[in-house]
Amino acid sequence: MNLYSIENPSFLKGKSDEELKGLAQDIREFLIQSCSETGGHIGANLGVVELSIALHKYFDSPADKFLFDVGHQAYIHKILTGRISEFDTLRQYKGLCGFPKMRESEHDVWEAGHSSTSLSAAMGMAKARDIQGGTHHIVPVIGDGALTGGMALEALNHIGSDRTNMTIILNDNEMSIAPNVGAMHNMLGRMRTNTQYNRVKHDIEDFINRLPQVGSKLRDMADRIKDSMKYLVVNGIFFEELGIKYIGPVDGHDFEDLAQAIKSSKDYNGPVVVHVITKKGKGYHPAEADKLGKWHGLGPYKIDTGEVLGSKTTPSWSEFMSNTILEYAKEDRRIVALTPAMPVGSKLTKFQNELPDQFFDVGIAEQHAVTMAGGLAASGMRPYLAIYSTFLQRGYDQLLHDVDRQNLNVLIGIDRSGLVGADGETHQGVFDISFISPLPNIVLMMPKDEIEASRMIDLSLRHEGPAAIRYPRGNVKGLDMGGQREPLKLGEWEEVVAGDDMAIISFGPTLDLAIDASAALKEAGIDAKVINARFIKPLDEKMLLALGASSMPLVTVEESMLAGGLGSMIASFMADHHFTNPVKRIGIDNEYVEHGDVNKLLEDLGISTANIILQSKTLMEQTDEKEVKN
Ligand SMILES: Cc1ncc(C[n+]2csc(CCOP(=O)(O)OP(=O)(O)O)c2C)c(N)n1
Ligand SMILES: CC(=O)[C@@H](O)[C@H](O)COP(=O)(O)O
Ligand SMILES: [Mg+2]
Repeated sequence: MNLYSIENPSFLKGKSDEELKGLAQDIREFLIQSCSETGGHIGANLGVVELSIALHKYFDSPADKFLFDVGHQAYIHKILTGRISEFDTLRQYKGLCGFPKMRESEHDVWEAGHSSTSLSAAMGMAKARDIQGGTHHIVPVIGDGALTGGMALEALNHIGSDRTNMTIILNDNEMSIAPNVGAMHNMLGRMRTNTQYNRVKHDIEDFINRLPQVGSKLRDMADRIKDSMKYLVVNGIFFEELGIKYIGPVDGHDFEDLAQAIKSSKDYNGPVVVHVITKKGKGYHPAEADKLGKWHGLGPYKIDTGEVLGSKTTPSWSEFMSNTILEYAKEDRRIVALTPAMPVGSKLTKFQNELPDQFFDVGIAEQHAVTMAGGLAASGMRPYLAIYSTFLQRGYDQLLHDVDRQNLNVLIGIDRSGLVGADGETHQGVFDISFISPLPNIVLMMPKDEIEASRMIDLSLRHEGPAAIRYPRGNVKGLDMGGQREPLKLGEWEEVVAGDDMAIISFGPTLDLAIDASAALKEAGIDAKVINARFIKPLDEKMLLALGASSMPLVTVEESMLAGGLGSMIASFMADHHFTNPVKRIGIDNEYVEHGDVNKLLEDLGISTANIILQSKTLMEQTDEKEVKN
């Protein structure tokens, strides 16, 4: 089939199962080829080809609402809704988003990126429908991994009690990014394999239906037998006891099985969960065979060998941080590592293999991870929680209420801090400074390189109280880690370039931009110093008081939100101390940053050497003019 002729899903209505199989094959071939060039979440999408086709065949989007949990598995949905021609721009600057995006299509009725939100949103849409007198279907599609997220369980609790109509598609491929973990996963495993209950239940129903004259007493007895059967086998009991009808397990690659299950779900009056069994990566051997999560989502690759292109020469920041912590943990059993379902992304698999008793993958459960770390620390342990900046947002109250307020010895490695690029606005790590800066106890740091990072880890593991080291998506500089290193002094910044006319203050990756800008400014006759504000919290008040006394203009630079960021904290400090230093803040001003190449995004945001130079010159001119006037 010419996939490029697809404008909307209506063409599916008349298709036979044989034709649908051909379509599935064409889509798989397209996805494998296209993602080999652009990268993307190929594994997750190859697993839901038949499922996505069946959903669009038997439901009527956009009248019926599809909500894709996480949303990384919506590529087929996008193809069937007429967007295939944009796939060459997938996850690129101003290109097709890797997740559902309302502005792209009327079929994208809910955006995601963070896990476990689909059921709550679906409940909202279902109740809106009920109040408005609608009759359309609400169809959240949630994976077995996303089902371990607390929000999903909160929603199930409500959906089951309310009994509103909803078809929950549970896409169970036994994988999160890595193999799925936890009791929910084990329970689903039993459901996957146990068809006994369904067979017997169908037999009883069949028997009852064949005896139209049977008296109500016999029917009641048969119903009681059927209901008691539930307690003899596991199948679906978890959902059924919540008030949600269970249909499954269903072969997620068999159109006949899918059709029967979806039709049954549509006919049922009340909430239904359709337990669909799929294979992540289906149809592409390297992805199908993947047990580690490499093919969940990745960059461009060679189709014939599965080799990922563009591998870097130095370790990733995640690898550096996790391996450094591992060395400390080998010497000190108090040090344990936690990850909320990201052992691969956080490069903790080495730690997991070498110190399994000191490692916890808690599933997609950031709230639980943060507070569990608090519990560990309250019991004398030294937990290291590796967590993406964007996903730490999910555990904010736990960070505030449980860890910081009790001043517990938790070390957080805030991974993917700053712009992440391809995943876009739901994943940029640019809010953590703003939501951590108000917390009274936690120390918040960002190293300029891996040597400084190792000094920060050393300080954190000796420090009494919570600490967080933020680091970017990407790779370390590859510096020589040999030799003795002075312990860092808590809260002490570093003057990396001297200068008397003005100061540029930055930290982490943008410190290099500041150093380059300073060199250009010196050539233009402006003697700009550069300060490494490696402690975002606490501020180096001694250095700020000296800067205040000098009244020199200040330019702050951060790959983070301006509101609540370092620049704002410095500007407030100057104002509170009645200093007159003019301050110009460079950072992200009140917007969500979409997907694209990080360098392009930084340029758009003015987080660049050129803009630091421009803003510095402007500030100096304004200062000079003011001095002339005075
Ligand atoms: C709150 C949150 N935590 C972690 C992630 C990272 N993440 C993206 S997809 C995924 C696994 C999802 O597993 P599942 O729901 O089973 O979907 P599958 O990829 O198997 O189709 C994880 C952990 C996220 N997107 N959101
Ligand atoms: C969809 C999702 O949330 C994850 O797959 C995320 O895209 C991983 O990001 P990294 O590629 O930075 O590990
Ligand atoms: Mg899964």
